[in-house]
Amino acid sequence: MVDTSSSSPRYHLATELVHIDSDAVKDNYNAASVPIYQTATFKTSNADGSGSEYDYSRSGNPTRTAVEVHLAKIMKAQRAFVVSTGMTALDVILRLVKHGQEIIAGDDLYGGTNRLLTYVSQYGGIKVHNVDTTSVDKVSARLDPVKTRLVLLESPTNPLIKIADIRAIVSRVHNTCPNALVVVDNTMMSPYLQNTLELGADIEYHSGTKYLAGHHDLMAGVIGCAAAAVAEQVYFVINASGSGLGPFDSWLLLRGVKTLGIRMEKQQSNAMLIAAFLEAQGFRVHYPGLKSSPQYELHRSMSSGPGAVLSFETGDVALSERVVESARLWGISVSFGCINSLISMPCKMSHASIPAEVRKQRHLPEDLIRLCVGIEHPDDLISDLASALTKAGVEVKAKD
Ligand SMILES: Cc1ncc(COP(=O)(O)O)c(C=O)c1O
Ligand SMILES: N[C@@H](CCSC[C@H](N)C(=O)O)C(=O)O
Repeated sequence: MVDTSSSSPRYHLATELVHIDSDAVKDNYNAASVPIYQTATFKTSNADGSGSEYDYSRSGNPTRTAVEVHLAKIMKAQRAFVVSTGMTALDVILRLVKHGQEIIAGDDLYGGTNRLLTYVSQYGGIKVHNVDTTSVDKVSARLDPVKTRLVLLESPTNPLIKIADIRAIVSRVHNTCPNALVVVDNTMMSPYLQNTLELGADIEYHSGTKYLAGHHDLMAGVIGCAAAAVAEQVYFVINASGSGLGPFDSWLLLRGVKTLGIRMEKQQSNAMLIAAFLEAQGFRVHYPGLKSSPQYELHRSMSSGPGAVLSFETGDVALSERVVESARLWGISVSFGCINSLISMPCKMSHASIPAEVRKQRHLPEDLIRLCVGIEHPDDLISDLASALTKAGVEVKAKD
């Protein structure tokens, strides 16, 4: 269990990210990098199985412990867990919801999240209400003091970058529904930019595949819990279902987390320039770092930055397709949060699993282009985007 009340000095988050607590894993050789304990099982000398900290890697592994202890510190969680993917993190959390209980979730959500929620509502006897989570009143209107078990938020949302007032929603939920947990998918921010447990959420989870890993070489999920009782239930599910992250991937994740601060600063400063460039071209740009964003102040009040994912509308699906296919430096790919920049049309890729009629009802524009900004030189990114727009037939305005 992590002692978050430790009297050790608090440093900036960028510093904390780099320094791993050397007490988290015992190492007889003072290795500078946490060793990879690539083992399924552990020996003990006692016939009753006692006397050893670990018995079997499904239940716990020292390399996994190292990254979990580190992430608990970064997320200011009572306890954190790492699992095989971001979707596994959500799947584990959904096991806390029983038949007959209800979930309130956003109407703009990652496509895979929508798919899993649709599955539990169709086959698990769990009602899911999809509402516009930018409105505290719309969320409140669905709260049921007895039935509501989870309120699931993305803020910013993927892909429309909409912001929820996490503090206000937490307060309404906790005042109205004693059994409900507020769960935030904080993937779009990473723990570097937004701490939702400090905003009052009960559980924060991430697709660790994105900013935390940072290099498109690893799938992982992270769950941080504010309370010990919830953490116990989460650990039970992870051990019982065998969803914990393997030793090598735990090591890779720990390595990625150390450089999260510097990567995010660069990705975000690039994203600011790109958002300004697109806005100057007259596109409707979704990005909370733009002063023109209606949710600029709200987002600023909860986070320390707008992140490195933005989306924009061209007004024409065929034009968007031409822009995406004309880019050279920007790879056409799903995912985000990594060092290289990506471009995609969510309705055709990451959100294609949401049926077209549902996308329409939820006002997800088919022409939307999503940009996931990396650490390249911003001039190269802007010039490649400008040339893709020109090739696609857009008259690009020169800088003033
Ligand atoms: C916001 C968000 N949450 C969760 C996930 C799921 O993560 P993973 O791909 O690691 O399962 C994704 C993307 O896949 C995502 O974009
Ligand atoms: N074929 C995959 C698509 C993954 S999308 C990954 C990421 N969350 C994103 O938003 O780009 C699937 O169906 O899950």
